[in-house]
Amino acid sequence: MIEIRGLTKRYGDVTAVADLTFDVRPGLVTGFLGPNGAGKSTTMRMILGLDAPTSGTAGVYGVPYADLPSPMRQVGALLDARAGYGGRSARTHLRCLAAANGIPRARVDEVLGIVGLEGAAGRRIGGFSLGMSQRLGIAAALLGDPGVLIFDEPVNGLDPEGIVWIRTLMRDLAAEGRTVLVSSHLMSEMALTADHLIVIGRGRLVADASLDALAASAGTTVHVRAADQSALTRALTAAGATVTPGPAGALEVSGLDAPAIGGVAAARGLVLHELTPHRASLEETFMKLTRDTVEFGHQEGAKA
Ligand SMILES: Nc1ncnc2c1ncn2[C@@H]1O[C@H](COP(=O)(O)OP(=O)(O)OP(=O)(O)O)[C@@H](O)[C@H]1O
Repeated sequence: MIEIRGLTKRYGDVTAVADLTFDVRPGLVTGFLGPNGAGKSTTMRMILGLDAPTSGTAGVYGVPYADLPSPMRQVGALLDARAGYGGRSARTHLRCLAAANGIPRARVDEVLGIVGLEGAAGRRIGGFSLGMSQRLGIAAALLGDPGVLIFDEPVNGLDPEGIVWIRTLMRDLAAEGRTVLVSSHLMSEMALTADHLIVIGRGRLVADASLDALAASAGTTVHVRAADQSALTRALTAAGATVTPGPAGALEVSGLDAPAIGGVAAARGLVLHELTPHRASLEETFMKLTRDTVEFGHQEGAKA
């Protein structure tokens, strides 16, 4: 369980995280979703005690990370897969971590097996591909067999096989009853992985809902094309609908369903060329939720 209460982080004039409050529950994969620069990494760093909140609290099992009696056995994290000791072998790296945290040596070979790195255990980390580094980072996170796992953009830069592997691993870890928090800026990725979503934009919470609830809440609009779009826009607006430009020259109409729109058009003698009900995809819902929060042109390409 992770409990975030009124969590705020300011860097000078920049408010990276603004009054966030949410829980991350065990037994689920919780997606932590937001556009670039939304404050996901900063929030995760505060959960892990790597950054101090300006105000508010981030608790794991009810206490700040720094107060956990044996942090590696309680929380595992993958923040930056490239952070490592290039000259060491994967096995030596994990053995050092285990020794420093009172974890039995035998666990090192267990986690190397879980992440599929047995064959590369003796190789220098410096020569690892990004996918291998991700696997090693996850091995380190799993070393203490923790109940809470935090992954920051774990699929970034991975090939399709690596992506499927990480998705499956996260689902398995949650199925074992662990708390799994995983960040992403891609709704398409989270739609395939997460049970629950925390969506943030510019550091603020914009949604805290199950994937199913978010999908169900997606609004339905109607795409309409008419011989005289201006006349139809006036007629629909007068009937109480909201009309905005839609895809490929169509009008996107909300507030009236397709039969009602057809009725308005018929009453005015307006010819329709298309009348298509459209349920917003999760991707569109995410874009709408965060539309006003995206920092345009900011941080693009900041991550590999
Ligand atoms: N050490 C820092 N000093 C100053 N500003 C920072 C610092 N760390 C983060 N920020 C700012 O805080 C905001 C949130 O950044 P953060 O990295 O947490 O976002 P993110 O959601 O993880 O984004 P991304 O998906 O691009 O990694 C950004 O505006 C960023 O520039």
